[in-house]
Amino acid sequence: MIRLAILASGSGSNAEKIMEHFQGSSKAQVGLVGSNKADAFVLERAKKFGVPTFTFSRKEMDAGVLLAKLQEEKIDWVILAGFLLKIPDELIRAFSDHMVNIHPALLPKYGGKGMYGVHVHEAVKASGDTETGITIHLVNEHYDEGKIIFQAATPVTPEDTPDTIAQKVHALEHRYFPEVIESLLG
Ligand SMILES: Nc1nc2c(c(=O)[nH]1)N[C@@H](CN(C=O)c1ccc(C(=O)N[C@@H](CCC(=O)O)C(=O)O)cc1)CN2
Ligand SMILES: NCC(=O)N[C@@H]1O[C@H](COP(=O)([O-])[O-])[C@@H](O)[C@H]1O
Repeated sequence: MIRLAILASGSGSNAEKIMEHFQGSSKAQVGLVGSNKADAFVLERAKKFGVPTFTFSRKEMDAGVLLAKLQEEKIDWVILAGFLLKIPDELIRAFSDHMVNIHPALLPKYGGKGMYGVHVHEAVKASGDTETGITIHLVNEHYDEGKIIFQAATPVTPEDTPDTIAQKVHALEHRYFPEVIESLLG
């Protein structure tokens, strides 16, 4: 059984879709949900699915505490689903080509430091672009520069707001992220 860990910093709607997708699977299971925010709603969503949770600070992550927990739990893949801290190089190396992230835009546009959540959709709106979308990529030591695995697009109209853009992007994420993860597991 392949074991997945999901890292998230906020609401966790993507984490919920992933837990839903693998519930009862004979191929993989979500073995841990981790967050750097003790009050993140993703932790409540994990409890609903009976998935163990783990909270940690940036300092603890950088000191190796998260890596030790992932190894203790025999995690095979790490899924970043709205996780807002920079993953340290040691953790990247430990999960080389076994750590994926979802970004709410069509990289390489609108990526990098500061580009998370609604900030991304505000930048897309301000640009006048007529489309946006999602990117699922392997994680390397730089924000949003890992190998792109999957992208999907959706139109942006002049009537769209950052919030309506976010709704369209979330719909794509929920539709594709669980299946793309499964396709990576071999
Ligand atoms: N080593 C890597 N770590 C992370 C990556 C990555 O590709 N390589 N992806 C991010 C997820 N992400 C975009 O998809 C992203 C998340 C957060 C930020 C950002 O600017 N964060 C702020 C801090 C925000 C906070 O503390 O609440 C910052 O660094 O100043 C950019 C991109 C996850 N980790
Ligand atoms: N750059 C990272 C980033 O912005 N990630 C984004 O955070 C949201 C988390 O939503 P969720 O907590 O409901 O899954 C998602 O839209 C994800 O693409």
